[in-house]
Amino acid sequence: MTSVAMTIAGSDSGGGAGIQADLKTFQELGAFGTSAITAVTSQNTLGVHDVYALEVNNVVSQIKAVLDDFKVGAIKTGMLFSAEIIHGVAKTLKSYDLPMLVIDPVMIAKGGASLLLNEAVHSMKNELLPLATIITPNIPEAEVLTGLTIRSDSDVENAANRLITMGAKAVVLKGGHRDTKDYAEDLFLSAKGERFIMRSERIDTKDTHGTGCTFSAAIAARLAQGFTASDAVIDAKYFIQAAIANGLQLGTGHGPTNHWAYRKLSEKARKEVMIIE
Ligand SMILES: Nc1ncnc2c1ncn2[C@@H]1O[C@H](COP(=O)(O)OP(=O)(O)OP(=O)(O)O)[C@@H](O)[C@H]1O
Ligand SMILES: Cc1ncc(CO)c(N)n1
Repeated sequence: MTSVAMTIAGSDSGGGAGIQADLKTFQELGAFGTSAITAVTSQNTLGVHDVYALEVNNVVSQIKAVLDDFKVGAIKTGMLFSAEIIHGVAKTLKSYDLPMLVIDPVMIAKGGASLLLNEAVHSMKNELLPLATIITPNIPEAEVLTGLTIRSDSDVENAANRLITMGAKAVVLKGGHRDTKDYAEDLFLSAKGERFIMRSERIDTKDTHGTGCTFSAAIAARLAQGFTASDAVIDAKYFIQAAIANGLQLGTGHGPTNHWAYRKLSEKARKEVMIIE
């Protein structure tokens, strides 16, 4: 049976992040991709030039159209933009037998543009976060959600624990934004007490546009296919490692990653990632 995954996110005209990155990732991992678009961004590797948010009713009707017809195994959320959209998404998802949910709490694009209004953080924390099978914040997002400052390894542990206390069943706290020069490492922690670190060599590249979107989409694809949460995040780390290490040098700013690298290079990526229990 073909597994179905869904993304609820914004469109990136540049194709490296958002809905476009999610659908490419689903496809590469063999999950059938469906979507609900929350906002249309005019975007390229240099930045976000315009944001047009859709009406909440339209976002909700896209979600319903998919969930009323398909057996969706896992959903990921990306750019949700406003408190109204978050409220509509959370309320709609709760009215279904909830599939597994990966929340990528997208806030700010690499060039600095806001993809989540400040007033929407409250709704993200209180309405959506408690529905998460896995939440995947980067460091600045985890700081906003927890109110903690994250510098040291123990800050990372504390913030991940706080996110579990706030209601997420599991957390991957991504280390892409930390000042670790030689490696990029992500902490996985679950409410059941599973804990490990995924460490890879830090790749010296400016082409990291959409890394978070791609990573969370890979987790959703694997959850839809029946992987456990920990196996799903590890495979997603291999996927993003292959995608960053084999960049495409497209555009003149922060270019996209290579979504099809994993197809041929998954064994190589496995060797480049250390799982530290
Ligand atoms: N230079 C790098 N080398 C290796 N891995 C990286 C690098 N940058 C990010 N990663 C990995 O990519 C994944 C995404 O992390 P990151 O913290 O960049 O997400 P993000 O900021 O949400 O991304 P974006 O906002 O661009 O979508 C993580 O697994 C992280 O460790
Ligand atoms: C639409 C969209 N979603 C997420 C991100 C974060 O990478 C982005 N730049 N654009």
